[in-house]
Amino acid sequence: TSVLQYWRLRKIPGPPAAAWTNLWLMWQMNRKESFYETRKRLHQRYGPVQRYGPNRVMFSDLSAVPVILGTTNILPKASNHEPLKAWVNGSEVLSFVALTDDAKAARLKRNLHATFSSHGVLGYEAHVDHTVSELVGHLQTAGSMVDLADWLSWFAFDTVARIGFSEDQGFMSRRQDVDGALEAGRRRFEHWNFWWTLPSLEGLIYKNWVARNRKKSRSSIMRLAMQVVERRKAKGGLGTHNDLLDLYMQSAESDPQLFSPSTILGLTITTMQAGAETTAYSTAICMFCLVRDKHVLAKLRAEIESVAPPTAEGWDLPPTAVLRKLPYLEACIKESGRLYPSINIMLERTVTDGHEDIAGVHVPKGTIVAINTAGLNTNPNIYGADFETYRPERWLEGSEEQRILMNRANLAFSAGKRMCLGINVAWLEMRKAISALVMNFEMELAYPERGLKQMPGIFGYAEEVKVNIWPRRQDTKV
Ligand code: HEM
Repeated sequence: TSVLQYWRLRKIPGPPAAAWTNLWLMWQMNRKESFYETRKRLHQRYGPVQRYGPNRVMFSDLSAVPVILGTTNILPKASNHEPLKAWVNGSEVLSFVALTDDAKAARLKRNLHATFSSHGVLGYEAHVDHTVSELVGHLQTAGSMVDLADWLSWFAFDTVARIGFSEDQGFMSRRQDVDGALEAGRRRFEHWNFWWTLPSLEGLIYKNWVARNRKKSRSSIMRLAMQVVERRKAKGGLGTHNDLLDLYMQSAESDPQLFSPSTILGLTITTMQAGAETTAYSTAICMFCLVRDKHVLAKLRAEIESVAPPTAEGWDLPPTAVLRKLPYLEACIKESGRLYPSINIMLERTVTDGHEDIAGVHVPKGTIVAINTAGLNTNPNIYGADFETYRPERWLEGSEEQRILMNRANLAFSAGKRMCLGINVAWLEMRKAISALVMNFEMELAYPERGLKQMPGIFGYAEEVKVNIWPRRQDTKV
């Protein structure tokens, strides 16, 4: 089979070892260099189409996006999501992200769409206001040097717990990971990172009959989700809270087969896993960029002040409807996501009948294909010659055509039918947390010489964002 696989894609350029074995990819994933950098190099060396495994092809060509991450006739998710799946007591616990049944994913999304829409998420704004104000309050007394990477992880977990099931997990108030939930989430990401290139071997080792039938889950997130669902039933169940768990339970009323108890449990887990650390990483990295670049920070503050000036009583966090109208704030977030993406998951799909021509290249049925987001994010034809610089202005200047191009190339939340369900929740949180931090505090990097250290692999979270921090002005509410 190796020779056959090699032969099928022999015309597509790439590292010679990658053409023969997936161990090349596994090795790349587990090196110190970030996989993002590796993909950037592949794009620079081999051009817009690169072979990165015996049966794997990546495109850094924008015209491949609607085919690979399409909205109609979509290519199914490839098996690289398998290591994310979990089994307890003989049944698979649904992970929305890893769900390979696209038809089921579409049905689930149809039921949840209105609540996760840009208008729908405003129903949860009060939860976010609560945790943002808690974050600001805690940072007043947290000391003169804080690690924003930690604080934003605690903030994001407390927020997702409120939106998800109206329960405060107290990460911020305890200033620590509670019951090892963050650690467990990271370990799960690390497991995925290590094994996604060899999902069959992972299945053999971790999803064999004995492992599948284990009675108890060792994951604290799963334990928490189970307790949350039980507590909700005890508290009267449906209609008692304004949160996602209530939405999932309401959906079960109209479609009990689709929203089975195990699906509700799986959705609760997914909300925590897909929604907490991802938002935390992106917010922390954006804060790093803002604190590092005083001009950008000053410009952002001026924009926020133009709609929400501090008063004699202090500074009040404006509603999202107001923050959404701030183009520079949006550009600051998009630009940090472009330059330092925190989610580097390969959005792999499998080529099916009738889709063998992608961006002018013939790719046989069964091949795993993906978009090389590193190649897109660093393409000078899309982002300009200074693409290595953090410059939010690029998202606002230039022709309409250029801006459309940049937005199409921005795959921070993926694209098409399987794009991030929580994108509007994430934007709501990021806009609010970043505005509150920059308006309430003065900050400087505690160790500017260290730069931004992102973890290698598919999750490029910031190892630390240590800042010296103090209240901005006496007349602001801090
Ligand atoms: C800045 C924060 C976030 C980023 C960058 C992000 C990014 C992504 C990406 C790239 C995917 C596609 C993953 C894949 O196909 O392998 C995804 C899927 C998903 N995300 Fe997010 N996400 C964020 C926040 C959230 C939040 C807050 C929630 C929920 C509250 C959420 C829920 C989901 C779900 C359910 C999926 C699976 C959708 C599907 O498979 O159809 N995400 N996200």
